[in-house]
Amino acid sequence: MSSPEILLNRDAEGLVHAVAARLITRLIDAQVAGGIAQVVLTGGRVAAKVYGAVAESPARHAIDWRRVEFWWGDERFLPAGDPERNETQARDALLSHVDVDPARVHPMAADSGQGPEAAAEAYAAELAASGVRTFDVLMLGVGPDGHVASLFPGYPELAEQDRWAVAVHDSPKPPPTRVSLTFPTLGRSREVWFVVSGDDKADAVATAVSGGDVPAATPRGLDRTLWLLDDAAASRLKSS
Ligand SMILES: O=C1O[C@H](COP(=O)(O)O)[C@@H](O)[C@H](O)[C@H]1O
Repeated sequence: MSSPEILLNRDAEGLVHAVAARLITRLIDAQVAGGIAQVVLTGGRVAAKVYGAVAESPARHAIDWRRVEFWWGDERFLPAGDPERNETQARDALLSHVDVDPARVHPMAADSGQGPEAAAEAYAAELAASGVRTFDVLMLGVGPDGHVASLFPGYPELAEQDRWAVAVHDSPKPPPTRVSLTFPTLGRSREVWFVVSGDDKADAVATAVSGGDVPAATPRGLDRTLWLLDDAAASRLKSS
């Protein structure tokens, strides 16, 4: 299990471009090492900008996009195509601009009346059937309350140790119904990247990095745990 490393950028724009460049390099390295790069995407505002920056980067052509397998760490349980779905954001910003193999894109199910429990079970089954044991990179946003994926402070899903994915009800952040990977599943990642911008997240970042009582303190990469921050998000970290 790796210790947190802090990587600072002056502002949100610098952060977005630094993470985009790092993601491109990570995917190339993973393909060189293992053939298929396994990436877990997050939702949220910064992530969408990172995906857009990747799509616009000339370096994107160095990736064999048909050999990238896309997973999601969580999903807002909404009908297919809803603009608030993490899947929709990633498709609009990146996946529809590069030559992905549709069979390697694994969104969590949209709300079609089956319920989030069934969606979570289906996702766990899809992950199991894929045979993927470790992810090369897991991207995570962090909420001002310290949530990651859709694992919120005080919620019972934090304690889940057996299931790979769970339904989340009454989320404090809209929409109220979600599906999330659990901590044991998130922990199957070689590299965990927390990508965080803005001073509204600064307290959560400081608490998580110091190992305090927020969900973001838990996920650690098998090889590396990176906190990719702008100066505002890092403003409450104690200098050491
Ligand atoms: O709802 C969600 O929000 C978080 C963070 O989003 P942000 O806009 O504050 O950056 C995100 O990590 C999560 O995947 C998403 O479902």
